[in-house]
Amino acid sequence: MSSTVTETLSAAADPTRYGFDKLNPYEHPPETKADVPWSELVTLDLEDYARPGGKERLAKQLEHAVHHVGFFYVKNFGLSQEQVDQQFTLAKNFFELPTEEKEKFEVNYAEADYNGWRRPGRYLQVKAKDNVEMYNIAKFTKDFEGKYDHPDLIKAHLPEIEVFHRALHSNVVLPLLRLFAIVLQLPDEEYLVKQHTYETKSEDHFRYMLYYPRTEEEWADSKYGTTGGHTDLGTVTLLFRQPVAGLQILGEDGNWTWVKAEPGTITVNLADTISHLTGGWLKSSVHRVVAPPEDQRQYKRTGLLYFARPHNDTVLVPITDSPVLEKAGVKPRFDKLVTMAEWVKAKQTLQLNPEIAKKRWAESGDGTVEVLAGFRDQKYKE
Ligand SMILES: O=C(O)CCC(=O)C(=O)O
Ligand SMILES: [Fe+2]
Repeated sequence: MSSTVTETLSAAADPTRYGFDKLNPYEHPPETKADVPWSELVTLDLEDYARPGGKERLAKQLEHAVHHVGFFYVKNFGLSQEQVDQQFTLAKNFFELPTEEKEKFEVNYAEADYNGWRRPGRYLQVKAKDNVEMYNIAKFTKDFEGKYDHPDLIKAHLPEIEVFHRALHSNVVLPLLRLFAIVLQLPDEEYLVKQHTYETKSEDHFRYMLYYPRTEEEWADSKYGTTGGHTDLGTVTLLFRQPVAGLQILGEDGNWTWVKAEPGTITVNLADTISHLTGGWLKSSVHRVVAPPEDQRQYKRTGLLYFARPHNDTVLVPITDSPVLEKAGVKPRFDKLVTMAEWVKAKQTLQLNPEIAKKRWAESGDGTVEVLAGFRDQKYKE
């Protein structure tokens, strides 16, 4: 082996090369001074969860949010701001890697497998190429062991990423599922938890996300992002606080409001699967990411997200022993039995393959698309 190859190999294997003292630290951009209509969202203090009567208090606080809004904040989730900022730093340094390095880990779009690197500019947002880059990391369980390789930067930090992944699942996702069970008055508070255990195969993933700044012309060509209304596909999405505004929620009154970056919080939104499991009673919230206010347009917008999903073999029919759902008379949302694995594949195929999506959306001619077994997605108000 030549000495250059030996040196390269040992440098790559050396974890100290990627220590946080060697990386470019992420710095939170300043908050906007713009006067925009902010969403009014409740904040759950997860520290209250373990106190006597805490779960019941939090469930009460959630009742309106989960049925009518689909968005809320959580705070005190057991990870320090330093741990969170380290993840933002990893995201920043990952996205700064050369394309030739990142593309070794590129997503298998045709297989609708979103784990890995998703390059920007894959689809047209009206007339402008999208400005979003992502890196998705699967659960740290035996089902995914050895399945996805990572750049050395990420490999050097997999232990902290695993801690983060698992903490989000156990400190946030599972407690929320117990609160949802209380809201639904399920006899078994663990009902939803049993469909979302960490060790069982599911498509949960952790994501680094980057929105690149756009020129005024690109923003105009993309209609300032206003056509991007969507619902997420899983159970809940956790979105770490970052200061660049852009996320908007479609309210029941038909108006879009902006989500504010509240320090020390995670923004949570309910997604399609929890809606399928409750016949639409728990609300899969419609949201979009638009052009930031003018005083923030020059900044990159970095996201840290966790997407929670039930086990792949979960059948997506409404829960039968909830007095709340019974009273509401909810119905299944598919015209046959559908598993989570089938739902993920169907929706991700549309999300990851612009050519297929274009054709399928055009089929109906009425601005909707059949995702699977009679369930349709639609375009939302601009
Ligand atoms: O970046 C955000 O604020 C939200 C991203 C989002 O909606 C998504 O990735 O589904
Ligand atoms: Fe989303």
